[in-house]
Amino acid sequence: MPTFDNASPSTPLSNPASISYHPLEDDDTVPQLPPFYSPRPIPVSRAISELDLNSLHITHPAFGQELQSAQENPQDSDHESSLQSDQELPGLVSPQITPPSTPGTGTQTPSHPHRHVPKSVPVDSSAPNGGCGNKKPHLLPKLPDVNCVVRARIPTTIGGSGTEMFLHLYQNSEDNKEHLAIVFGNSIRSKSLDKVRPGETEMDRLIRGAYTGRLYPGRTSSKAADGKGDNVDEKKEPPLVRIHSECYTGETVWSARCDCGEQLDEAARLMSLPGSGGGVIIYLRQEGRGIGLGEKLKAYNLQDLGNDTVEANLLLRHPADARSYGLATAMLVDLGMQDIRLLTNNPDKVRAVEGPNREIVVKERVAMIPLAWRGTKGIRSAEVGGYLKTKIEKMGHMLQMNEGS
Ligand SMILES: Nc1nc2c(ncn2[C@@H]2O[C@H](COP(=O)(O)OP(=O)(O)OP(=O)(O)O)[C@@H](O)[C@H]2O)c(=O)[nH]1
Repeated sequence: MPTFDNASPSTPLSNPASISYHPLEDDDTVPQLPPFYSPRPIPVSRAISELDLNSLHITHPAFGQELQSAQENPQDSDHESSLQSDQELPGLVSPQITPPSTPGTGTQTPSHPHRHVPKSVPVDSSAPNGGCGNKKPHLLPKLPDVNCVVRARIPTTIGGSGTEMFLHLYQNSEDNKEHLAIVFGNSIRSKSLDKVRPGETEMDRLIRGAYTGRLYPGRTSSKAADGKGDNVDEKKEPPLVRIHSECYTGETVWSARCDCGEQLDEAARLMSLPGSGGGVIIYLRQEGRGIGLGEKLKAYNLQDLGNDTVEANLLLRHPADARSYGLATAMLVDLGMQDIRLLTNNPDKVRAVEGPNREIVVKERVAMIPLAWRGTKGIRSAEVGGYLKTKIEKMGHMLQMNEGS
């Protein structure tokens, strides 16, 4: 068992050498874990239909309240009343830094959160007070090459409304990762996908998704029968864009250490609202702010030892944020974007996505407000509280804290 010389769980670990360990001895006993650490498995012979859902008491902060209250209050899909009765959960960040009015958020308590659309605020990276910080990003002199190799229609569960999106898979000149563009609406087309490839057949084009209209059994031409193509949405305002970095823990295994999964869901929800004009989520494979999953897990352990997310990265000899956004810029250009509305609180993203020659221009920024701050659903845990606090205090994220105090 490790012993600590100077560090307590709440003491930031300024010097990792201050931890000393002794190897596990034969007589060291493994502490008895509380029973909930190893739940009794449900016998495989028991059919799922036999499960009494009402007896389930899911307490995971990301969705537990929702499941339970949905059964208790079937009429109340927002479950605000049941959330209020669940106040023993720790708040996201201490109430003092819960922002009563963060720019770009619109009203704080929406009458119907599912339809809530945060207001965007104008930004101008060319002006010193343009609303996206002054830090100059390190940009490559030229955008990387990107190529959309395949696109497919994905019916989704978003909003329970059968929203469809088109998943675009890209290759690029910088790495071997499969970066993605999640496209809502059918007016947004990839130039590299649509380009005719030497020697390809109509069937090749259908299979790689370079078609207009909709696929159906027996279709043989990549051009829609009415010859109109897909450009049916009228462009009223710059499209919504989210640049999202992969987070296996937050998006797949229900981590309440960060709000990444919630942000991805929220971006998709906004882009699929009727009248939203769609949008694009650029999904970059830069897990753990670019340090990779293995290193992020080490960082989590350092966080449990008392460090914040920035300190943990630095102790592992990584930058606080090791990401870049050149691929996102190149993918947006390939998708025909120019002026955009960017969903983010991160000033570095706003400046970096614009590219070396302002190939993309962020006209407006739409803040990503944690759902729990708006009083609806959302992730509540001490860890996500610390995560957001560090983003605001150390990384300059544009969420307002402490207003009015
Ligand atoms: N190193 C490290 N990475 C983390 C941690 N928690 C989350 N991440 C990663 O942080 C990234 C989240 O980034 P984004 O969702 O793009 O958001 P952001 O840059 O924080 O800013 P917003 O656009 O305002 O959301 C993902 O790659 C996560 O895997 C952590 O504790 N340590």
